[in-house]
Parts: sequence; C-alpha cells; structure tokens
Amino acid sequence: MDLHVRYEGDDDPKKCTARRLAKFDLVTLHRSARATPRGIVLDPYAEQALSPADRTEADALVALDCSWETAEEEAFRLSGPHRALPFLVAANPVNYGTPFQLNTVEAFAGALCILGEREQAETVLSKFRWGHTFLELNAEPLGRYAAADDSAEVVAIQQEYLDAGADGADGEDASDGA
Ligand SMILES: C[S@@+](CC[C@H](N)C(=O)[O-])C[C@H]1O[C@@H](n2cnc3c(N)ncnc32)[C@H](O)[C@@H]1O
Repeated sequence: MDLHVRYEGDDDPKKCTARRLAKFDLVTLHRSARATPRGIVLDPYAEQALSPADRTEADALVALDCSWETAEEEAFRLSGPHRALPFLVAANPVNYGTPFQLNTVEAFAGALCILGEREQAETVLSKFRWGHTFLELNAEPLGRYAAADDSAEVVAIQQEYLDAGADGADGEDASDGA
C-alpha cells in the first residue's frame, strides 16, 4: 500500500518519524495539501473508525505529519475518506503508554495491521529502535480489529478496552482510599 505524508515540518526534524521513513523510501512527503494524493486520511478527528472494510476505499494511506500543537481539525483538509484509529497505545519514547496519540509511523503501522498488511507494518516499524514494542503493546487489540467486519464492530471492541481502563482507574481509587 502506498504511504503518503502531508509534511508540515513544524516538529523537531531529528525526531520526525515521517522524515526517517522518507529517507528509506518507505513514504513520500508532500509539502502542500494540493500536492498530496487521495487516500484514506488518518485523522484523529474523523467520525468513523478505520476497519478492514476500508480495504476497498483506497490503495493509499495519508498521514499529516505536524506537531500535536498544530494538529487541529482544519489541518486535516486532505482529499479522501477520513478515518480515526481505534484505541491503540503509543510505544515511542515521547508519548509511551498514551492512547490514541500515535506518531506517524505508529499510525501507519496500526492502520496497515487493521487493513491486513502486517508485513508492511513490520517493515516501517523496523526503522525505529522501539518499533517492535508498538506491535507487542497492541498485539491483542490489533488482532481483534483486523478480524472485525466493519467500523461498528471495531468501535464495540474499542469500548471494551476503554471500559477496562475505566474499571482499572476505579479500582486504583478504591485501594488509594483504603
Ligand atoms: C500529529 S502527527 C505527529 C508526528 C510526530 N511528530 C512524528 O514524528 O511522527 C501524527 C499523525 O499520525 C496520525 N495519527 C496519530 N494518531 C491518530 C489517531 N488516533 N487516529 C488517526 N490518525 C492518527 C495523524 O495523521 C497525525 O497527524
């Protein structure tokens, strides 16, 4: 699957995962929205969650590489169906353990796994020291999302993880108070 990045260039270039992927010819960077080809846009603000049913939507994935500070809804004006990634946890050293807030390579890898392109996910992650940790941390949800039929099923699976997290937090409160 082709991987495209609308590259904003407002993040630390040394830590930018999209630039590193481009160095290995694994993604193509584009400096404007107009120059960015149509594809499934990985957009945390999208109403619909990515699911295996999106395989027929496009043969390209598009991410917006920018700082999280500038990653506002308007910044995602890119052509193609917009999809949010379901509950997955970041494994990179900057945001380790944070759900939903993935960096660009993690977002591509998560999407590729859900769309049945596991080998390509492993290839992009292999360029990062901590890359394999992303697949280890998210092994169970990624397997379940990839086996789902559609977005509604993905959202139902995601809800189980969110509920389990909320129960865990309640549990901690109770023991703190004991
Ligand atoms: C905000 S940028 C941050 C990039 C980071 N500076 C890097 O070096 O990789 C991460 C991009 O990954 C995609 N992404 C991250 N989390 C996502 C989610 N939960 N749903 C959809 N796309 C997501 C979006 O395209 C988002 O703009």
